[in-house]
Amino acid sequence: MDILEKIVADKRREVALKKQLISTSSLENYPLFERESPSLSANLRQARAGIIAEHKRRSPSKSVINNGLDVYKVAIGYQKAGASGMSVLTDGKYFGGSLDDLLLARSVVDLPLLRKDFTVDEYQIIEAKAYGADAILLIAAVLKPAEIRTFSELAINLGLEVLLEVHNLEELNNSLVPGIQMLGVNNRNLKTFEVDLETSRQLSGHIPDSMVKVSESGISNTDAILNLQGFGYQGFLVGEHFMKSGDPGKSAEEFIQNIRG
Ligand SMILES: O=P(O)(O)OC[C@@H](O)[C@@H](O)c1c[nH]c2ccccc12
Repeated sequence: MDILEKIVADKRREVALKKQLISTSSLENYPLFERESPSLSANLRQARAGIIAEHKRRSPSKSVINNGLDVYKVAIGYQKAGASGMSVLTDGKYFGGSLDDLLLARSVVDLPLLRKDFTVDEYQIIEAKAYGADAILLIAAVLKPAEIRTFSELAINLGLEVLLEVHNLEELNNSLVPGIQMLGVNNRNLKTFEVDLETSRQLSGHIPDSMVKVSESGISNTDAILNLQGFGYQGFLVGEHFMKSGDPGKSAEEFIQNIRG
């Protein structure tokens, strides 16, 4: 079993249990369920530097990145820095996140929020909406094409945007569904943790023009952004580089100012 298979197996167990604790109909009655979501994809298109700044305490590849921060302070810092959106890891076991992190971020910023998790069930999409997300992540490596279709339809019906994540051409060609707003190329192979920005460059020409192109992972300097912009990327998901600094908001601010020149 590779790490991705392990994460997904644990996630299925977690979701099965949660379903017994809180029904989808009660999630649909949460006050945030009625909230109108701002558009992450529109923000990325308009930005000079479309940064999606991530809150990530730890990861299977790096273990602890930064455990000592308050998510709401990080969210305020990212918004002030001029990020186009914020990604909040909500997986507990492998990334040290939670739905409470999403809620806390939601309580302090208007910035579009991406719920970053391993979506394996429609339940998690309803949950994302109930906890204040504006967009969800669907990972092609863990879903069948039919699931990508039904999950993205549900998300879009709820007013959530979808970031579809791929790592190679086969995943890209097999998982495109009309209506999905953003295509993320993960430069990190989730099975081996190897990171190579070349992945984004190689796949860029195969992404339909209707989708906002997002490059994810391993981005630690603004030269990389300028280079990827040349390949048509408008969104950049940056986690570790900001989180490992003592002040992620300040780190994001310097980064974004540097791109704006
Ligand atoms: O910390 P980095 O290397 O800047 O990467 C951020 C983000 O791309 C990464 O956390 C990520 C991309 N896809 C994922 C899927 C699940 C969990 C995490 C991720």
